[in-house]
Amino acid sequence: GACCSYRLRDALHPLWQSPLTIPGGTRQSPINIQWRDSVYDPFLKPLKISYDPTTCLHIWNNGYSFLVEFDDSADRSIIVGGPLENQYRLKQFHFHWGAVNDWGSEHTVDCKFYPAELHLVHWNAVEYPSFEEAVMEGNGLAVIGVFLKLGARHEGLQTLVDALPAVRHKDTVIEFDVFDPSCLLPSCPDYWTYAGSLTTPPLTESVTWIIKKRPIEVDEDQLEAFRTLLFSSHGEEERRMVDNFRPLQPLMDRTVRSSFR
Ligand SMILES: CC[C@H](C)CCC(=O)Nc1ccc(S(N)(=O)=O)cc1
Ligand SMILES: [Zn+2]
Repeated sequence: GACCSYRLRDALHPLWQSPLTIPGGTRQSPINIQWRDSVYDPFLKPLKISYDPTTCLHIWNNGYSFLVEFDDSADRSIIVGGPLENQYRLKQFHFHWGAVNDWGSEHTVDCKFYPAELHLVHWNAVEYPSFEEAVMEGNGLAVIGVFLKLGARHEGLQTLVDALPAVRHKDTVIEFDVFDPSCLLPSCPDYWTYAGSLTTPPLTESVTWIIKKRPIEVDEDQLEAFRTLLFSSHGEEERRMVDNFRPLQPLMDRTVRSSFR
């Protein structure tokens, strides 16, 4: 492959104790986005994002990452347009990061890792009755990926960072009642899009990925705060939550489209 061999892909990965690519998987994520191989699609619409900050519910550590979850019982925080046929409801967002700044993102661009990656997870409530059902359908989910790069302190992220000590251990949760995730999006509208999968079990091939071209900037202290979280529960031997990203998966018979020339 472009920047790594996939032989290892079929090996067991310590984090998930399950085959990295599901048998017969043809659209697994994450992937390397080779900029020059992406195809500009003039028919791609602008992505329209409207989040209601009061739909925010809580932050919790699920043992893979920390998640900020939203009330998705109505169409109050939604995305529409872009590559999507329907509107999708925001369910949660979370991050993936490295032990050091040299890696941490799940997707790469021209084989370059970013130190972290944000995923905003949405589901197709037009066609499916629940998130759990949408997870099993080819057009069930839409995940916006935003790269984080080392730079200026991000004031919007800081409110999340300040809450992290309260969710240090797996299965801890705190109430978090107002947060506007649009503050975590870059102002540039450009994105790549491709058909992929969840990057943690159940690894279902149900995700339309929308990867923003431009990263947001966060500072070293904010990345370090992510690294103070634990995979382990209270009372267990402490295991630092770092390197919670899945290895790159083969592109196979897929084209990455760009919304920009
Ligand atoms: C029974 C299935 C369960 C309900 C699914 C729970 C869930 O939300 N999983 C999930 C979500 C997003 C990603 S990612 N990293 O954005 O690809 C990975 C896994
Ligand atoms: Zn993710």
